[in-house]
Amino acid sequence: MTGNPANLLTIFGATGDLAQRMLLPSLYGLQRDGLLPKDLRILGTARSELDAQGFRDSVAATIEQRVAAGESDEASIRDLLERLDYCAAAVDDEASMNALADAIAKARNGDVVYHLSTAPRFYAPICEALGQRGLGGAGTRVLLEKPIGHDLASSIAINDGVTRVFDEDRVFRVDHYLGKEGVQNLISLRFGNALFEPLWNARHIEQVQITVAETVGVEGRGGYYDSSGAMRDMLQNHLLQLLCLTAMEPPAHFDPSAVRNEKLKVLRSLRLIGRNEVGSESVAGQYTAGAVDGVAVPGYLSDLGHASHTETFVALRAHIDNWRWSGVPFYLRTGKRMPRRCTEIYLQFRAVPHSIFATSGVRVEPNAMVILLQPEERIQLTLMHKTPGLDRNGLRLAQVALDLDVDEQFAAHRRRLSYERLYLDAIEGNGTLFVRRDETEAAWQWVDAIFDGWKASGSTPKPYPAGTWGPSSAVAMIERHGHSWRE
Ligand SMILES: NC(=O)C1=CN([C@@H]2O[C@H](COP(=O)(O)OP(=O)(O)OC[C@H]3O[C@@H](n4cnc5c(N)ncnc54)[C@H](OP(=O)(O)O)[C@@H]3O)[C@@H](O)[C@H]2O)C=CC1
Ligand SMILES: O=C1O[C@H](COP(=O)(O)O)[C@@H](O)[C@H](O)[C@H]1O
Repeated sequence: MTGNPANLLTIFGATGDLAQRMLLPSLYGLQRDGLLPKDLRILGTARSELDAQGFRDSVAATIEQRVAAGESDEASIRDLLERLDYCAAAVDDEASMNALADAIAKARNGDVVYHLSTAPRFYAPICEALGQRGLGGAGTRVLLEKPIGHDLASSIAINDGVTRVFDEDRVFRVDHYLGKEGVQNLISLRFGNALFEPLWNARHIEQVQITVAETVGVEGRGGYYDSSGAMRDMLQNHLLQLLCLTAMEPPAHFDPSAVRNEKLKVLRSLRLIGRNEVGSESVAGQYTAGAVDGVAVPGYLSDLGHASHTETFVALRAHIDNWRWSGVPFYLRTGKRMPRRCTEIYLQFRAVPHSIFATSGVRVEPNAMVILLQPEERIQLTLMHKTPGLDRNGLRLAQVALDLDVDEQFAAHRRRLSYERLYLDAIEGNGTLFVRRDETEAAWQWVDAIFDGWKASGSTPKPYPAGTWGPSSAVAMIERHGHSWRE
């Protein structure tokens, strides 16, 4: 643990999209279940000229709008609003930052968590401003949203600026996927069961696929997204974190150092996809007009309103060069405007070494494990099973699934928003589910090589109609290696 439980949470960017959609509803969820520390105050800040009452009114409206009807409770909303204050401040305006510093000093009565939910270019200036005003010392922690920069160099510059004020163990880099129940369950599944570990390696696993497919487009965030793209927005962080949790060695403890050391080893074992490999090992795509769920949607360029070569889809064939995973391809893909929302990890085991059913023409499919994280949580293990009956020519086999419906199994438990877990941990000072500097920089280093390769080849994203699984070259890429995407 770093420090003591915080009694002040200061949210920079408190009027922004993330705050409205995720942060404030999560704080409400914690309030409703009595999980916020009794004395916690929450100070919102942004440039918008609101007074405390104006901010509270906007938060009340957000919660009414965002929280499901059955979960909205007037007393809890009122209790949450009572914790809230607001101070308008622009990062580059001395006077308003002084006023904010006064408000923080006044509200502070112990540890402070600063959540920087702004564009990343403000992270270092905000930390510097806090440091100059004596608000960055012991007992303070800072949460940074992803992506940290747009490449290795810019991420180093941001991390340098932040750590000049906050020591690394007081920097909590958010990857909201780590706050998801299903993602944390990956750790439980792998290390809370003895069953899987002996099979979890190249000897038994043929291929792994990690898919994060979204049906949405850029949703009014085109300005940000166009400077980012699928690789920086999703792959550099969320998909690589899923890859790390799937592939890492067992940590000795469930604590920040042990878990993050193991994730880092995976990132550092990723084989470089450089100029010579990008053509065969990666595909970038951009959606054109099409239909998702039967509804016609415009293409990316129409969503954006101008020309662009930003990728809205990326697929890669990655390798982890270590003993456990030598020779096992990890296929990663993510995209917007896919046919359905789906986040899943698929592990295909090796085929039986010899089929005793071959002479009767029975095909024995390899076993597979599917860990579905979104939109529902499910774990399936596919097996070959005898089809009941009295077949003359031997046995008939069918592929069936042991199918755990996690939502049904734990129907009595409320599914938490990612930021509920992450806020509680940050308030407590537990960094296990946050990303360390060396992880984010190792991820950028790997991703930068791919960008370099794309740039050197002069290739541009391949078009794919909205509502499809990406460009046909993504299918060709995996099929060249004798595999196919799970759909
Ligand atoms: N939205 C999302 O789904 C996700 C976002 N993120 C990350 O979260 C962060 C915030 O994203 P998002 O909420 O979408 O961004 P928005 O653009 O919606 O919000 C930005 C916030 O910063 C404030 N702001 C802008 N300029 C200044 C300034 N000069 N001084 C002080 N405050 C300023 C804005 O308020 P005002 O205009 O009033 O100043 C607003 O509250 C980003 O780093 C993003 O990458 C990460 C995951 C998902
Ligand atoms: O970080 C981001 O994640 C969302 C997808 O998150 P999910 O929890 O809905 O899976 C994505 O839409 C957004 O572009 C990205 O910035």
